[in-house]
Amino acid sequence: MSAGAGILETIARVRQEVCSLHAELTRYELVVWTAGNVSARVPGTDLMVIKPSGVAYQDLTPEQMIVTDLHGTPVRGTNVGAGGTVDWGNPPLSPSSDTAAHAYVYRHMPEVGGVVHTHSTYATAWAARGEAIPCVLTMMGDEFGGSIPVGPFALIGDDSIGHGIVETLKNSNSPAVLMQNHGPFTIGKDAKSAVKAAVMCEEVARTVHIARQLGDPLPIDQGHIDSLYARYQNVYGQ
Ligand SMILES: O=C(CO)[C@@H](O)[C@H](O)COP(=O)(O)O
Repeated sequence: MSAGAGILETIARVRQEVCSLHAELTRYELVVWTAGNVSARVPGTDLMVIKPSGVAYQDLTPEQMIVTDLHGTPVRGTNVGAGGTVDWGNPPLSPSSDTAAHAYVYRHMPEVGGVVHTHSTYATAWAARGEAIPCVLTMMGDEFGGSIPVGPFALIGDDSIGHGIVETLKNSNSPAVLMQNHGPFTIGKDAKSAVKAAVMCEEVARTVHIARQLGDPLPIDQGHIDSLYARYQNVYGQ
């Protein structure tokens, strides 16, 4: 198989994956209309795949997923040396409004393989108040290793959001940040993990909100949070 065929197959696979993960955002009711976005790094390259801007979720197809470089500029091919140029094509669509933000995260967090943004109701309500979600559930210790932090207010369209995500998460176990007045952004080793973090973020935002209505949620000792996180990240599951 030529180097060109390898990258074409990889990009086709990532496009398929990113497209189908968008259906998880609607399945878990984390977005309405065209809000939100999912992206994935293309393994072994300096490329990422992200959804087009403002296209209805039910109309998204793998072929519409846009390949960009890690500055968010759409690119439709690469030179593979002796194998010549390979062209995977790109649709005549603008990439997501948050492309520069996702690209910034991939540039500055090499361990990240997927980024997700939603406007899920409860998490976004915490973001609107600019309040971190305290770690008062074992599920939070497991997935987030502590509280879910708030990132700064940032305008949409350039890499300001990405800068806020990276600065907030670089000293945190949490794969989720609540960007102030905006909503959650999540990261993961791959796009599926970032979607999982978005689902879990909404779930704990809702539960802790309800707990607050009933009284004062009980904090969990940091040592216990650390134990929960270590077990879930390293031992849990098959
Ligand atoms: O909040 C924002 C912009 O940050 C997004 O969630 C938009 O609502 C969806 O934008 P596209 O990905 O469709 O451009």
